[in-house]
Parts: sequence; structure tokens; C-alpha cells
Amino acid sequence: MTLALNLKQIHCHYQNTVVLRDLSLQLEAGQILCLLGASGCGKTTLLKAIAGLEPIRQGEIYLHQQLVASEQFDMPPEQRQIGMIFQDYALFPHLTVAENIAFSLSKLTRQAKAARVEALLALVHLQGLGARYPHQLSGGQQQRVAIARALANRPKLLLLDEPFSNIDSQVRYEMIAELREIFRLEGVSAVFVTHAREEAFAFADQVAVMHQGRILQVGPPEQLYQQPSTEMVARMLGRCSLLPGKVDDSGLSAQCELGTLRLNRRFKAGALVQLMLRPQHLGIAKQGVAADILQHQFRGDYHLYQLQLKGQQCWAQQSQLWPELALPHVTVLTDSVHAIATDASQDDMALAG
Ligand SMILES: Nc1ncnc2c1ncn2[C@@H]1O[C@H](COP(=O)(O)OP(=O)(O)OP(=O)(O)O)[C@@H](O)[C@H]1O
Repeated sequence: MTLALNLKQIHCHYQNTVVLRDLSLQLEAGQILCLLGASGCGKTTLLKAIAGLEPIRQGEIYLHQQLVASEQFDMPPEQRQIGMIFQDYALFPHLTVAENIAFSLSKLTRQAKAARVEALLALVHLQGLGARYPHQLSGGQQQRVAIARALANRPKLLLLDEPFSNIDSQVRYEMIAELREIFRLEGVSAVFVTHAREEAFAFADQVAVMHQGRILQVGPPEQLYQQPSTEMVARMLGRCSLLPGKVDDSGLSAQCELGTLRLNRRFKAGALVQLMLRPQHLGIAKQGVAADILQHQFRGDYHLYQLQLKGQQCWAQQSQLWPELALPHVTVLTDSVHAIATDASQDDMALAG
């Protein structure tokens, strides 16, 4: 495995405030990593530290096995061969599209420069628009120029800060699909920042969930969504019900208010766990565990219900509206359930690790 980026226990401070703590992270070459977290958790600071715009107090940063930052060493940003795409794209307003893209290609001959610009315009589907100025482009087109400019010098790593926040939500996912294809064609390794989990899921190969300057969990989007290691990660990645349960003697199922549910991995017998059920794991039926409907929302593709069980609340979703007169019961729609150990020492996987 070739690593495009390797962060080893980095710490970052602003004056006396610690913003990144003991943060380690790896990115395989050719992959897209998303830093996902609430406002103020340190995502932009981490991008700046990688780019060389913010010094680190401890730890080491490697780009393709080359040390670029440590406590004693700080390679200047322009030597790191990193491309950056800012939220507002930061295009030069007085330069044409072609001049913006060619801006950092100073080492090439005029002919080679023109050829590279043409190839990049084609890559980002802006053929024929090289002579325009940024203000003559749509937001999406400006973003494509910013991408072409960032890719011009074949950077070792591309950093993107909230790349889709200025893109209309209707075309956002088309843009995400297109960018993934462009990055694949160019063999780009990238780190991007967002606080929108749907963007993280759609764009990233790996998601790192951040909270208060630390990484809580890293993994492929689907794995994180289905198997979060803590309650906080479970909630950060989407709506869910967390029901207290106790693992039975087999270690493979647990009892909770919805009955005995099969677990997706083995736990220590008697362990106390939280059983995590996404809304699509629960449905409403005529039989099951009796519940009251607390609220209902029509979400277009489905109906979302918040339900009160005897002691707990849970979320269920279904395609049909539940008829008002029928008595609702909650039914479990999944074969096995992910559980989070209330006390990590009770978790057999944790013990094995
Ligand atoms: N130049 C600075 N001087 C002092 N504190 C700063 C500076 N820049 C950021 N901070 C603080 O560091 C913390 C992390 O900020 P950062 O911008 O990295 O967060 P973020 O996760 O990117 O947030 P957002 O999603 O809102 O952009 C915040 O508490 C912020 O107030």
C-alpha cells in the first residue's frame, strides 16, 4: 500500500488553545478522504497543517513518504506540491479561465503550457471557455476552473475545503460523481472537508469523523454508517435508535425492549450494550411490540415515524402511511443488529484487539 499522506500524532495550537490533539491518519494513494465533523472541530486547521499554512507543535506529517512537517521542521507550502481548492474557489478575477489554469505552469514552454491547459479544460468539460473571465461563469463552472488550476501541476495531494457548499443542491451529486471520475482519471489523492454527511458518503472512499480536534473513527462510509464504534459516531452519521440491551449467554444475541435480537458480532455474555437501529431497520406493523406514534414526517421517498415504546423511543421508516385507526407495533426488519458496548471492556472484539 502506497501512502499519499501519513499524519503521526500531530498536535496543533492557536496561542495556548489546543485545536488538534494527538491526531493520526493515513490516506492511501489514489483515494479520497473526507474530514467530517461539526463546526469548530478543527477540520480546516488540519487542512492548513497539511498544506503548511499552520505549523504543528508535535508529531510528523509525511507526503508520499517524505517528511514535510515535524516539531523541528516545516517545509514551505510551495514546496509541498499540494493543490488547494478553497470554498470560494479564489480564482483571479482579472485573468481568463485559461490564464487562471496556466498560472502555476511557469516551468513549461508556451506550447506545452497551452497543451496542458487544453487537456485540463477538456477534463473538466469546459472546452471553448478558456477566453472567458470568472465572472462570466456559473458557480459550478468556476469550481471546475478551480479544480483544473489545482490539478495543473499534477500535485501529490489535493485539499478541498467545503467544495460543494456553493453548488446548487440539485446538481451537487452530479458534480460529486463527475469529480470522482476526474480524480480517478488523474490518479489524484485528495482530502476534503465537509459537515454534510451525505456529501461525505457520496464523495469519499474513507471518512474520518472528527470531534474536538480528535479523530473518533475512520473507515469506508458504509462501514462507518453501519458499524460505528461509539454512540457519538452513530448519531453523527445519521438518525438512529439506540436501545439498551444485555447480551445473552451465547454472546451472539441481546435482549432489549424489542425482544431478543441477533448481533452482527460476538460479545461477552452479560455485556451491556446499546443496540443501534437505523430508521430503515424498523417498521410499523399490526404485530410486534406495541408503541405510540409521537410524530410523523412525510419525507418524499418515505414516511418517518418517532415511536414511544414502554421505556424507550425509536425511529422507523416505511413507504406507506400508517392508517390512523390501526394500532401501531414496531417490528425489526434486519437479520442482525450492530451493538455498541456500553463499557468497552465488555466488548470481545475490543478484548481481542
Ligand atoms: N487563527 C485562529 N486563531 C485562534 N483560534 C482559531 C483560529 N482559527 C481557528 N481557530 C479556532 O480553532 C478551532 C477549530 O477551527 P477550524 O476552523 O479548524 O474548525 P472547522 O472544523 O473547520 O470549523 P468550520 O466547519 O466552522 O469551518 C475553533 O474553535 C476556532 O475558533
